[in-house]
Amino acid sequence: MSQKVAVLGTGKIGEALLSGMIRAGWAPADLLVTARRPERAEELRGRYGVTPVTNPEAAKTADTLILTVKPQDMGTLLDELAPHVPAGRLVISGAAGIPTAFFEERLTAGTPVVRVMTNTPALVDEAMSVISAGTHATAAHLAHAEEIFGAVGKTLRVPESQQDACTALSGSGPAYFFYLVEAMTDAGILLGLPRDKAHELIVQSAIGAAVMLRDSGEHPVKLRENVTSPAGTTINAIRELENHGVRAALIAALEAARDRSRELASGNN
Ligand SMILES: NC(=O)C1=CN([C@@H]2O[C@H](COP(=O)(O)OP(=O)(O)OC[C@H]3O[C@@H](n4cnc5c(N)ncnc54)[C@H](OP(=O)(O)O)[C@@H]3O)[C@@H](O)[C@H]2O)C=CC1
Ligand SMILES: O=C(O)[C@@H]1CCC=N1
Repeated sequence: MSQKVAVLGTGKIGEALLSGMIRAGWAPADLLVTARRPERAEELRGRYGVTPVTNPEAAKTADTLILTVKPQDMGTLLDELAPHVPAGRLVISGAAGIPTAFFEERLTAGTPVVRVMTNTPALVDEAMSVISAGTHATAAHLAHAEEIFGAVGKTLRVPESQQDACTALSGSGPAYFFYLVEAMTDAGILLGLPRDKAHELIVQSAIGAAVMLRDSGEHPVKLRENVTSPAGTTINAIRELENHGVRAALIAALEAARDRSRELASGNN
């Protein structure tokens, strides 16, 4: 028997997940989507052959509900859903900050809830998704969540107490790398390179460094030291990064992201 999965609030993350599931072999006929705007629902139907439904229909029909609305919209969505979610439905939240208890308090007693923080590289099947069980989620529920999010990249189980930190590191993580590429491209302009050339050099350097980090098994310090020749160019750049407190800035930035994730916990701020 096929298992139906519904993505509720199919925006950027919901669509990234949906498209990855289809690339990984899920049958579009087993995938339901909900959207706030009818034209968005039709866009998803046209693009993927999935079936748009209302939130209550999704709750009644699908075996697994994946909620991918913004944290601030989660309370409203749950008000709409709660009367229609039968006991035993697996509910997966993809929202930043909101704890599994938030869902457990609003849904039928005993509802299994799994919290997942993924990231936008899901669009290219290179996501990092961290997965935590709520009170009533079993090993089988976690395995099912891993199967779904495994379609778009790596998964890792973490205690829910680490979710806000993971949101700061990997949920928001791609943005920091994009920001770095943007800033380094600006440096290329300052040094007199055309923007498109600077962009190409930086992007390929980023890809090369990322593959080495993933595949070499070497510590990042060793990889960085291999680039840093005595009395060479790199050490002069590193000294400036240290002088400008870039390491401390990154630590403070990720701490701020973690704190904001904690603030989102209520779903209405
Ligand atoms: N963007 C990212 O990098 C990441 C985001 N997340 C989390 O994923 C979630 C979604 O983020 P993102 O995809 O960026 O946001 P989007 O705004 O792109 O997607 C949310 C979608 O939900 C729709 N929506 C809101 N309320 C309802 C409702 N009641 N019924 C049906 N649809 C509804 C919105 O409709 P409308 O278009 O009309 O507003 C929108 O399309 C957030 O909780 C975020 O914390 C997690 C990891 C990474
Ligand atoms: O910025 C945000 O709140 C979301 C969650 C993680 C990445 N984007």
